[in-house]
Amino acid sequence: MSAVANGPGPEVFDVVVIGAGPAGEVVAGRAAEAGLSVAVVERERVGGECSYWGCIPSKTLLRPGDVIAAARRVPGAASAVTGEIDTPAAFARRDEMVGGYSDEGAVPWLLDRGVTLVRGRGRLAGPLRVDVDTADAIQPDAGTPAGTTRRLAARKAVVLATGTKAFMPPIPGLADVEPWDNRSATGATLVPRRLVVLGGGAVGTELAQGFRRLGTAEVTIIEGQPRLLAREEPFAGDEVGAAFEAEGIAVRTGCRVTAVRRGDDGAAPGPASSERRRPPVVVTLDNGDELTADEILVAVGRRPATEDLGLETVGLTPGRPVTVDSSLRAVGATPATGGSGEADGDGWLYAIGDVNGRALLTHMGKYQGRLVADLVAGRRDAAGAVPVEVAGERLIPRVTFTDPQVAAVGLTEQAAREAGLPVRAVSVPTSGVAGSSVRGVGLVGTSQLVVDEERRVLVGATFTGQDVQELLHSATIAIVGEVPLERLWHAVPSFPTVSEVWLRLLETYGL
Ligand SMILES: Cc1cc2nc3c(=O)[nH]c(=O)nc-3n(C[C@H](O)[C@H](O)[C@H](O)COP(=O)(O)OP(=O)(O)OC[C@H]3O[C@@H](n4cnc5c(N)ncnc54)[C@H](O)[C@@H]3O)c2cc1C
Ligand SMILES: NC(=O)c1ccc[n+]([C@@H]2O[C@H](COP(=O)([O-])OP(=O)(O)OC[C@H]3O[C@@H](n4cnc5c(N)ncnc54)[C@H](O)[C@@H]3O)[C@@H](O)[C@H]2O)c1
Repeated sequence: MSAVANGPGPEVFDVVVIGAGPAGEVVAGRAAEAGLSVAVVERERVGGECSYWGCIPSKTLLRPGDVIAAARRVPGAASAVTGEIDTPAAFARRDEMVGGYSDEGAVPWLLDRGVTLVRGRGRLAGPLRVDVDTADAIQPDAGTPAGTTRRLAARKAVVLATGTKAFMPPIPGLADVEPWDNRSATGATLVPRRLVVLGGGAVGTELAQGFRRLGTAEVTIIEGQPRLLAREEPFAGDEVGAAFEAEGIAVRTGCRVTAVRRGDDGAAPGPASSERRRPPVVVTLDNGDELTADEILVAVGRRPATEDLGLETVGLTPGRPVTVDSSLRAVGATPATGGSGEADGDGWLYAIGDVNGRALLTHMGKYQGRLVADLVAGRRDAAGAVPVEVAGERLIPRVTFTDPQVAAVGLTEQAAREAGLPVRAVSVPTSGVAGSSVRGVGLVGTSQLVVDEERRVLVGATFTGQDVQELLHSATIAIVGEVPLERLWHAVPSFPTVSEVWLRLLETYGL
């Protein structure tokens, strides 16, 4: 399991992974469990974006508002909800959930599996080679002299798992106002009084509602597309937009920001608690309107962390996602001829997680990590065992944790039609079953199945509503398992659960 020291040469491992976010951690741990020697290179924190500035802090900050909103829908409980959210307690819980921004709690999982953690910036240095700049680490390795370059070599594979960074669009003045990105927003210690959110995708919608419910008085979302969550079923964005408007979040769709500046609007600086009393941000829209806020959160997508990764040393282009084939192997990488041994000449470089641009979701990165670990360990045959659409849009489950939530898997109706599939969509209100009524009053949402009429299997499903996240896996199983409708009909949902929407949907379809 341990690295072979080759005199003054590189430290040799079976597998070298760059990046210890969710994808990198999983591939490293699983490859080590299969008996391979593994090094993982990380320049920040083991756990990556998800653990410290993504999934975990955002969902933790959303939780207090969700619980209160759910209680307010229950006659008898609603009257017991008095007072305000205790924001210091919510932030303290966030801090606890991110381990105080330390990876002390995450590292043992790797070490227990015999993985060697190398702190520093990893760069490819030709096929099967990775150089690590140990000076470029937020916490240096104990025992490694500062500024040392550690040279690593892989016998079998190098796996890129370097993730993404928030994209900052080139809007005049935007960079000068020091806008929030996902890191500053999920790491906030105080609540701005007024917040503009640029981008109505997953990050923008979740955090807009999160801050509104934590006490931000004025929240405005600006989205370039005609609706929020534009890649989901149209009803999903419409329902989220309506719910937002109802709770005082202004939604401006189909519009663009043309300029941003910090200036004095004459208003008192935001009390709920502006962290630094910075002058307000003034945002100019393409129709000439101006919005004033204490902070602007930019949430318009991500860019792959491949600028400074040595991609050029293996024939690939820096700054772009690493294109992979269905076995998650980098397409076009220089073959590893004459390398240190067992690597398949063309198949030594893999890219998993956000960096390959296929599905920017933790669970999909981890799934890709499991697949690659198995391929490299010889547990799986690249040609046969990896589903052709691995990480392709046909199988991706996703949940946007707004209220109402949007939980979807597979294709939207429109995407299925564009793919040439003969589909029919059926939908029912999520609140139309007893399981929903017992959860409270005034619940909203829609459940929809997209059925391939020729094969009589599902190719897509979307559920919107309160707490629909746990409904999603049933649809994922039906789609991945290609369960025929006639068989699905015999999967009887318990009473009174929200899963009874399955029964209503199949009845509506005609079964
Ligand atoms: C606000 C927010 C909320 C989100 N919520 C969810 C959610 O609820 N559910 C969900 O599934 N997804 C969510 N995501 C997406 C999720 O965070 C990402 O899909 C996931 O983190 C990607 O994992 P990864 O391992 O590919 O990359 P990352 O998590 O980005 O990790 C990459 C790691 O590589 C390291 N690294 C980069 N370059 C180098 C280098 N050259 N050398 C050494 N180390 C390097 C980085 O320091 C980092 O630790 C959210 C994202 C955001 C921004
Ligand atoms: N719950 C979750 O699973 C979750 C939560 C947050 C993020 N994520 C992941 O992180 C990824 C990144 O999230 P994101 O929200 O940053 O990106 P996104 O691609 O999901 O949404 C970005 C939005 O910004 C809009 N936009 C782009 N440029 C714009 C401009 N100049 N003006 C106005 N609007 C503009 C786009 O139309 C889009 O709707 C997502 O794709 C998702 O996979 C997942």
